[in-house]
Amino acid sequence: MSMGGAIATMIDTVTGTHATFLSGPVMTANLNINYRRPIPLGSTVLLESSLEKKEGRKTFITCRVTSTDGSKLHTETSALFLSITASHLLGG
Ligand SMILES: CCCCCCCCCCCC(=O)SCCNC(=O)CCNC(=O)[C@H](O)C(C)(C)COP(=O)(O)OP(=O)(O)OC[C@H]1O[C@@H](n2cnc3c(N)ncnc32)[C@H](O)[C@@H]1OP(=O)(O)O
Repeated sequence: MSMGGAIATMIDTVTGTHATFLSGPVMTANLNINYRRPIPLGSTVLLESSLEKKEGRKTFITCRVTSTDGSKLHTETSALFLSITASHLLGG
């Protein structure tokens, strides 16, 4: 079975890239993952990322991980990304 942290990394990467394309530079503020069914090691899965809403600096994204035919739901996620400036990355 795939480790939860490895699954979280896939989800953070896909939803973070999605948020970046929509909103520019962002950081993950919240990642809420419900693990519904285990992902067998070596299996291929589908990640579907959707914009829920944008409110000011906040970009809310949802993401489902399913089997490739969509019949089996592995995880459901809601994520919040905050737009940042370069100075935030430098600790300002
Ligand atoms: C092209 C290929 C690219 C490829 C791109 C690849 C993308 C990969 C993306 C991965 C990104 C990461 O994993 S980043 C690494 C993991 N994340 C982190 O280390 C983030 C650590 N946290 C922080 O730096 C900070 O807390 C921030 C930036 C998230 C927010 O700080 P801030 O900017 O000072 O904002 P702050 O004033 O606190 O909050 C602003 C508003 O957001 C709300 N808010 C803040 N945090 C939360 C929260 N966790 N849950 C709910 N709400 C929150 C506040 O209530 C407030 O609402 P209101 O009062 O205004 O309504």
